[in-house]
Amino acid sequence: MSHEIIIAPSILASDFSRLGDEIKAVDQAGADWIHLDVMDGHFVPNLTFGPPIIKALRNTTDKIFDAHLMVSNPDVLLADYAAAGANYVTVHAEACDHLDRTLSHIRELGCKAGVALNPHTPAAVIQHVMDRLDLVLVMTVNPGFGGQVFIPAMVEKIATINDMIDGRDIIIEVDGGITAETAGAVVRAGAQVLVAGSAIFKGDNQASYSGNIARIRDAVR
Ligand SMILES: O=C(CO)[C@@H](O)[C@H](O)COP(=O)(O)O
Repeated sequence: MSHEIIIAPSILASDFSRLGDEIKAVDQAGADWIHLDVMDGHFVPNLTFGPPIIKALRNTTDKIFDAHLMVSNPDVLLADYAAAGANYVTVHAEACDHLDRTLSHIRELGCKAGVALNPHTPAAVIQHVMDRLDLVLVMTVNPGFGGQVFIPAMVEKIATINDMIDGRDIIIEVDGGITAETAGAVVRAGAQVLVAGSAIFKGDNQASYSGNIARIRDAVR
């Protein structure tokens, strides 16, 4: 647990009728990054938002915008995510025919490049792109919906990826079912960025986003 832990609330669990206010609220409550779940209704069976809404939200906070593209064929809109103000752009390995090219393109656009792995996708698929990666997102649920139950078998996968990183400047992010109860195991395995939707926006203490963020942070201190 030597790295500084980054808490990234997923606005998928927020009140979509007040997105800007929700981002400001978690910003003031101690969020480090804002996690943006982009879903296309094809790669995952759900639909959310894309570059125009991200652009509209960009002026609500100075925090890092962490865009997780759960989309087929992400290459077509990469420039739009960069222009909208995404700092990290993460694509799914399962959605890319030429993963190395896509990651290089993200960096050329001035963003940090991330790759996400569905629970069934082995860590080995990123071995050949370790030199062009800034972030690995280990999905700890099957993507598409908030409020799912954490898959414990992903802890070993996080540890495997942590070994593969072998001192490189790459951070591990986890997403899905992250709570004060599950955070310790993923951080011990090597995760540094904790995405949490339900635990922050719909947690035990809905009135206090700061309390919900603090619970997760305290659990991994
Ligand atoms: O990417 C996704 C879902 O596909 C996540 O970001 C979820 O939004 C996390 O939600 P919780 O499991 O924390 O409720």
